[in-house]
Amino acid sequence: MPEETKLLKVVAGIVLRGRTALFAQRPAGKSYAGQWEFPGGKAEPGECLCEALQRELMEELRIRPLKFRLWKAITKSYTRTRIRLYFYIIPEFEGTPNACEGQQIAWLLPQHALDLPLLAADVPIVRALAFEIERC
Ligand SMILES: Nc1nc2c([nH]c(=O)n2[C@@H]2O[C@H](COP(=O)(O)OP(=O)(O)OP(=O)(O)O)[C@@H](O)[C@H]2O)c(=O)[nH]1
Repeated sequence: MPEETKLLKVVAGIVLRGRTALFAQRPAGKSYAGQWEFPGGKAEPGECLCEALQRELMEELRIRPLKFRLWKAITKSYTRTRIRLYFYIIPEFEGTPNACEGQQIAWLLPQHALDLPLLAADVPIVRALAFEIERC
């Protein structure tokens, strides 16, 4: 890896309600605005992944995960950055999701979310989620 390549850690929360998951649309002004994703964001320096997950879900939705488990991790490479994305499944949470950043949010069956313009990295994750939810 070239020395200048940075590794950014990103957490994404797959918040479940029954057989649906909570999806969010990236608001205007952010990169990839208009595309859909799981709520989350970059871990801050010195922050562990769990802390980042809790902080992002509180900032974006005002919810607190009560149970969560790391489900999948993938790496995306750009010219000068690599992003390591950590997807957490959250079967229990406290609070009512509130779109605090002006983003649209929606509870969707994963197979219906595949009809939305999803972030490219999320497409295989959402496909796998449809199977995972059926298994539970
Ligand atoms: N939150 C989130 N980010 C994702 C997902 N999938 C995916 O490729 N990403 C990528 O991971 C990066 C997360 O950056 P972000 O802009 O959401 O992070 P952030 O909320 O900390 O943003 P900020 O830098 O504006 O404060 C983006 O490059 C985004 O495209 C996902 O499902 N959720």
